Amino acid sequence: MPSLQDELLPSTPGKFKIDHRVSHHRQLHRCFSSTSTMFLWALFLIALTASYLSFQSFINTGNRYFAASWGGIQWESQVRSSAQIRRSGGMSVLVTGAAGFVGTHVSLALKKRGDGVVGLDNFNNYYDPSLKKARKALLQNQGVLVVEGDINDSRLLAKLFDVVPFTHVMHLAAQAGVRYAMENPNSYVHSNIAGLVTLLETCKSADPQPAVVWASSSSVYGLNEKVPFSELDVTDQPASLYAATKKAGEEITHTYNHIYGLSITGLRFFTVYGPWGRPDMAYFSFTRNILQGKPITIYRGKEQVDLARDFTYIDDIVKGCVGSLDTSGKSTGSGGKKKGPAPYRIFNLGNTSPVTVPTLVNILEGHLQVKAKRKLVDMPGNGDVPFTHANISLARQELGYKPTTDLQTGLKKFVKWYLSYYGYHQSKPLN
Ligand SMILES: O=C(O)[C@H]1O[C@H](OP(=O)(O)OP(=O)(O)OC[C@H]2O[C@@H](n3ccc(=O)[nH]c3=O)[C@H](O)[C@@H]2O)[C@H](O)[C@@H](O)[C@H]1O
Repeated sequence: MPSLQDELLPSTPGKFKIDHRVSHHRQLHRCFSSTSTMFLWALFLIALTASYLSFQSFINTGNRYFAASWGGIQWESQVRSSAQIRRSGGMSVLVTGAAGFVGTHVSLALKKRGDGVVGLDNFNNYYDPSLKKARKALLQNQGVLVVEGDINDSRLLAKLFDVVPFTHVMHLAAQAGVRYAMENPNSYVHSNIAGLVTLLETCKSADPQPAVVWASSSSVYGLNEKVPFSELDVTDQPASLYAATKKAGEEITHTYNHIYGLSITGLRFFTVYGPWGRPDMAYFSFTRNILQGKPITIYRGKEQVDLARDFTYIDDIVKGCVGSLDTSGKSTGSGGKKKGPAPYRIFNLGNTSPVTVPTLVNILEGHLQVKAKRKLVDMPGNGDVPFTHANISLARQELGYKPTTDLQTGLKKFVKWYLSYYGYHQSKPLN
């Protein structure tokens, strides 16, 4: 009876006597040949994967190189021209977040008085990027170039400093919004921590080092109850991750001042509002909903107490920013080394007269001549604080900061802009 082995081998009936040693040898040979085939296949697959990966990396590098919105002789000359100073004693300022609300206004003010301004903005989609593009167009009309790029891009930052020896950096790029931090915490770390450090690294290495003025926030006062809030108060009770990243920014900038001699001014903005504002903010989204006949949600604090904010009009904030740039003093370091002490300052930029949220809604109703559909709800535990109120004595003393626009007047200007920007036709003049 043929063995199973015999059956499996090719048979040449009657002619061929199977030698088991040969069979064993053949088996071994088969085994080896299938191993070597597998080996070859494995080699082939490895080679294929490697060439795919290197092709991908080539494509990525190529894309970065070819599709980058910056670089090249023409781009450099645009940057230089935008940074050109047109008044004696003027400054050349890199404005980060230039297509943002405050960034646009500050850039326009600086350009208007003859300073050189180059903007930087990543045009992210935290809110409608078309509004940012419209602000960019506005700036372009006034000769301000806004470079599209992220503050985390150290190559781009180094290039900008290579092309222009900026005297000042107005750092306004940030992930804003108090409540959004619960939805997307990493975006706050990305912009407000990592991006800030990348920017400061560039500034400390630049020669000459620029003076840095940057946007902190009233939210660093967190759950503090002593009012008005003073720069001398302890700020160690943030109520949101946003606030925590801004507080961290104050500490981070302090180390760069201490180690590298960078001149630093941190500005604690108090709920800034006005034309070209941020659609995620209450005054803006309330206006939109009121006009569209949709309900608005008004938060209320403990025991049904109304929330209040020290709403500050954009033109006042711009004056505070420009005053800070003008008085910043010089950074002292060079080649990444500190040569002596440099100024480190923090200022409140508020309005000093808090207004409750229901009063804000009353004012909007008056200007829009439409009744709001109010929905009152208890303040959710999402990072909000019950009130803010700035003590501005220090800013008044050091910067000559003096806010002049009350909420009634400022919202009238905002509503006028809103109606015209979004194409509403006014039948009657604003109240
Ligand atoms: O000073 C700051 O440092 C911050 O100011 C701003 O934060 P806030 O003061 O929270 O402004 P904003 O959202 O307009 O809410 C205003 C009021 O309306 C209430 N509010 C809000 C939304 C809503 O649907 N209902 C409501 O009652 C709400 O409870 C609050 O009482 C900036 O967004 C922030 O980026 C940062 O710069």
